[in-house]
Parts: sequence; structure tokens; C-alpha cells
Amino acid sequence: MSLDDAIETVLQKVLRRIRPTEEERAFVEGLMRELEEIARETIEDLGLDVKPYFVGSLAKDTYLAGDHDVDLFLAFPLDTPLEELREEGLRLGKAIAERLDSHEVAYAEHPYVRATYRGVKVDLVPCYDVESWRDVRTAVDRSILHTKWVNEHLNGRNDDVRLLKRFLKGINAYGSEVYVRGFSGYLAEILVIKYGSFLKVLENSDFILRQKVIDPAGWLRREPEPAMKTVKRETEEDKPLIVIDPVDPRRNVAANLSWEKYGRFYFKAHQFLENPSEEFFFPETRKSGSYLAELRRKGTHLVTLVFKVQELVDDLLLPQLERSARGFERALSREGFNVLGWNVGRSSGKAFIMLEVDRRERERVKIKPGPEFFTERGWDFYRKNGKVWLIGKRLYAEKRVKESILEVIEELLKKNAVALGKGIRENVKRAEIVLDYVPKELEDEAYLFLAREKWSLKEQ
Ligand SMILES: Nc1ccn([C@@H]2O[C@H](COP(=O)(O)OP(=O)(O)OP(=O)(O)O)[C@@H](O)[C@H]2O)c(=O)n1
Ligand SMILES: [Mg+2]
Repeated sequence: MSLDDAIETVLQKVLRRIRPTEEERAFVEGLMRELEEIARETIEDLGLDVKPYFVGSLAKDTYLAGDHDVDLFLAFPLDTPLEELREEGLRLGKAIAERLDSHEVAYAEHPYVRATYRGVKVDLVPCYDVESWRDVRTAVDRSILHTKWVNEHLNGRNDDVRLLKRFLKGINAYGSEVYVRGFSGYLAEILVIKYGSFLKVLENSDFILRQKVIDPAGWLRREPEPAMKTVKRETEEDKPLIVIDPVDPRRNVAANLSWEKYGRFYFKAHQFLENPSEEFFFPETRKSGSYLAELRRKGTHLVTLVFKVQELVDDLLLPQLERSARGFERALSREGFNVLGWNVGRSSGKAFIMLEVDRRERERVKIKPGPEFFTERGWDFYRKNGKVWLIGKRLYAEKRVKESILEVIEELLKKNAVALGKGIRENVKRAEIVLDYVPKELEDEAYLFLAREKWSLKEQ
């Protein structure tokens, strides 16, 4: 079988798993019709002038089978004051959600309602009814424009988007959340539109990087108007990619994409094209092994801090954990410990920070004052210590003391000498700190970290 055929076979197999079936489609469409009806009725009952819009991958038909969360946006007229949009938006969201199965309020730039209906998550998000980027006032306003732009330009390549999204998920590079810094769904859509297909996007993984600026709507070729500041290239120069949002020249769609995640895409794209397999899309469950054996193999040590955190969502918690881990890295290196790597996360209600270090204790020389030299105790001191000297009539000696890294960390925390994430400072200070041992539920995590399995670019 030729390589092209092999690739095609794999893609067909993957598509069978990620393309929604007719039943799922019918269910989703029925759900959307019902929700729209409920929304319209509620809007009328409340006497509001609001338009409901579906956005996100459902509205673009780029959702993966089994993954069909609904984004229902409630678009207020542009002349609505921001305060009113927040209040009325929340009130409307709650009124709609009352007629669904369950709901809670979630907090982003503005509060919005998260409901469930027939087992599906439904976000009810207030926004402005914008027609162009000039009208955009809140972070979510562009979504309506994105949906429209993608639907106008995708030309039936919906399955290519599905393949790319699944590939990115499989290689652990999907999601634009701050703690992922990978590819967003919208970025995947733009790449497919720009390069023509899933395979073309993969084939262009080098070129995309060299091209650096992708401008699908041709903003840079247009006559600039005063309000149209395009994405600043200088300030984004250390980003792998600048994708000027086709619906808003001021925004880089790839602003959250990190070098690490682009790098994963780059290597995995090359590997897939040479050696295609379903594994890239659906990796086997991660390897496991003994973290203790890994510590012995490497001759390094593992410090783990485990502590309770309140109801912080991942979006807030993970960046704070990362900041704290970097704080430990700096503080410990000032104290003579080399931090080879760190890993943070959350597991069964607790947060953890893992630090891999080169030693478990440090030796320091302390100066020990002794007694006067011409006494009994003076002779004792003289015999017991290696290096001794006099200052005046008093003996002094050098003393080597060992301090364990745990003592050093406790000392640093007591002195507030570690830069910690603001919202979790007190929690970290009360952490349980363990050395070369982790609680049962973190054993796998510790192995994956120490073996760098979590980040590995190559299968071995
Ligand atoms: N970094 C991001 C994240 C989201 N969005 C907007 O929010 C919408 C919904 O976001 P999300 O659910 O993350 O993406 P989907 O396209 O729905 O993809 P998925 O299948 O992963 O849900 C996107 O269409 C896009 O307009 C965005 O512009 N930039
Ligand atoms: Mg979505």
C-alpha cells in the first residue's frame, strides 16, 4: 500500500469515530430548535429586544461526535449600556435556564448562566449584537462574527476541521485556555480554510512557521482606516504565529499559542505524514511506571507540595500554580538547589506542585565559636574539630552542617522569600511537603512528570 493510501485509510477510520452520526445530528438539531423556541418565548415574556444566536462548533457544524456543548448567545442592541447588558443578560439567562434542567452562574469577563438540558451543557452568554469589529465591546462579541465568517468560508470542509481538532487533541495541543496555550477551535478552522484541508495544514507545518503572519481576510493589503490598528507585530514577535482575525484586524487569533504547543504540532505532523496511524488521534492511555525507579535512574529527587484549594476554577488556579512553581525554582536556585523541572495540577480536590531537584540536602560551612584555648574544654574543642584557629584567646572552628531541602523550603516560606501566586499564597504555606514520596493518587502523575512522558515528542 502506498503512503498516500495508508494515510487515507487512517483518516477514514478516524472519521468514522469523530463524525457525528445521523442520530446525533438529529438530536442536536432538535435540541437547538427547542432551545431557540424557549429563548424566544422567554425574551418575549420579559419584553426584551434581544436576538438569540447559536455560536461555537455546533453552529459551525465542526463539533466532534459526542462533544456537543451548546453556546447560545443573547445579543443585545448596541445602544444598551454595559451595566444593563450585564444585569438584564444574567436575568434573561436565568429565566431561560429555569425552563431547562439545572443551572448555575459562571464567571468570565461577565457573569453568565451555565445550564444543562437533556444531558447537554448549555451556556447562555449575553453579548452585543455586533455587525463588525468596530462594534465589538466585550470579549465574547466576536463569536457571532466568527460563526458567520467560518460558515461562509468553510465550503464543506467540516470534516477536515474535525480531523485537525481531533489530531490536536490527540497530541495534546488543543485548547486556547491559559493553562493549555494550544490551538483554539477557531484557529483550527482558519488553518483549514487557509490551506485547504487537514493534510495540507500538516504538510505546511514548516511553512506556516516561516510565513509567521497569516492574514486570511487580507487586512494588511487594505487601506488602513483610523480605528483599524492591526495586530502589533513587534509586541508579538516571540509568538510562533500571528493570525490576524478575519473579523477583527486588531486581534491575533493565535495570541495564546505557545512555542511548546506549536512545536508538538510540528513534530507530530512530520511523524504522521511519514508514518500514519490512528494513534496520533487516539493515543493509547499514557504509559505508566514507577516514579521511584525513575528517581533512581536519574539520581534526582522529588519535592511535592500538596494543599487544599477552594472552588477556584482551572482557568484561575493553574496559572497561579505555575507562577508559584517558577517562584520555587528561582528561590531554590538562589539557595544552591538546581530545579530540573516542575509540574503542577489538581487531583482529587487538592492542588499539587512537584519540583525535581538535583539534591535532597545541602552542606554549608558554619563558623562555630569555641571556649578559651587554655582550659580543659578548650583542649576538647581543639581535638574534636578539624580546622581550628584563634581570635584573641577564643578558639573557632569550621563546622559542616547539612540542611535538608524541606527545611530550606520551610524557611523560605516563613520568610516570604518565594514568589507565589496571589490567590493561593496562604494555601501553599500550609501545604504538606514530602520528599521522594507522593500520596497514592499522585504516583502516576509523578512518573509521567519525572519520565517527561507528559511532554515527550517521540515514542520510544
Ligand atoms: N480563544 C478563543 C476561544 C473561543 N473563541 C470564540 O468562542 C467560540 C466558542 O469557543 P469554544 O467552545 O472554545 O470553541 P468551538 O469552536 O466551539 O470548539 P469546540 O468544538 O472545542 O467546542 C469560538 O467559536 C470563538 O468564536 C475565541 O474567539 N477565541
Ligand atoms: Mg464549543
